[in-house]
Amino acid sequence: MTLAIGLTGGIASGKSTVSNMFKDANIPVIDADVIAKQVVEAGEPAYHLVVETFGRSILKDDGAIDREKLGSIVFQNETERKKLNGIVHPAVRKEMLKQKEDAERRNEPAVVLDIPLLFESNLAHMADVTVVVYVDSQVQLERLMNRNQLTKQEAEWRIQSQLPLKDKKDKADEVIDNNGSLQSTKRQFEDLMKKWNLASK
Ligand SMILES: CC(C)(COP(=O)(O)OP(=O)(O)OC[C@H]1O[C@@H](n2cnc3c(N)ncnc32)[C@H](O)[C@@H]1O)[C@@H](O)C(=O)NCCC(=O)NCCS
Ligand SMILES: Nc1ncnc2c1ncn2[C@@H]1O[C@H](COP(=O)(O)OP(=O)(O)OP(=O)(O)O)[C@@H](O)[C@H]1O
Repeated sequence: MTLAIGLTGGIASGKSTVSNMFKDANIPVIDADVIAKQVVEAGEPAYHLVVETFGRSILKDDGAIDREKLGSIVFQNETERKKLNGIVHPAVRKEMLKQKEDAERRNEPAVVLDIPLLFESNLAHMADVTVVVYVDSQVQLERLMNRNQLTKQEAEWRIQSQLPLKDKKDKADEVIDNNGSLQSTKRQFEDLMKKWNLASK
């Protein structure tokens, strides 16, 4: 049986940092952010719907979607965000399910479903166990502003577009606290791998 591990967190809480630990341990990772980028590449069905909905002003000169521009529209406006989610999420869900089934067919011991909106989009049923990468709100704000070069207001809009991390912490089966050093996060990851009997695989 393939253990489906639902990995989530808040924006900039350290989800990619932890998903890289799974990859280093040879556990395949299905990344919703990567798939969400692929399904809106020029020529894909969702691309045309995004352009129809948001207009050609969100395109770069080469015709690709300007993600920064689209982000600045949807992260401060719930109505617009819901429109984008309605276009992108069904295509992402379908592809994730396909890749999960591929991993099961290959008899992988485990597969990680890396989904930032795991709880917001009611996708927890896809996973056998859920893990949230948690940080305090001040740490989250600082890391997001630094990583994306955002103002405090822009970073707050992005954080507020998601379920509060402390609510995700209550919903998850397991919590990795990423407030401290990377070594501390790695130790918690290794403890979980032992718990799931995946340590040496
Ligand atoms: C708005 C877009 C164009 C901005 O692109 P950008 O390259 O700047 O960011 P990226 O896609 O890498 O996302 C970064 C993080 O933002 C957060 N985020 C992204 N989309 C959303 C959303 N609709 N609601 C809340 N948080 C979101 C997630 O934590 C994600 O990890 C892009 O995020 C997008 O298309 N979002 C809609 C699809 C979606 O929900 N993706 C998330 C996983 S399915
Ligand atoms: N324990 C840590 N100590 C210091 N910095 C960290 C730690 N963990 C992650 N970071 C940094 O915080 C930022 C966010 O981490 P990461 O990109 O892994 O988050 P994420 O949850 O995947 O974000 P998103 O969902 O927005 O893509 C990065 O710049 C990363 O280098």
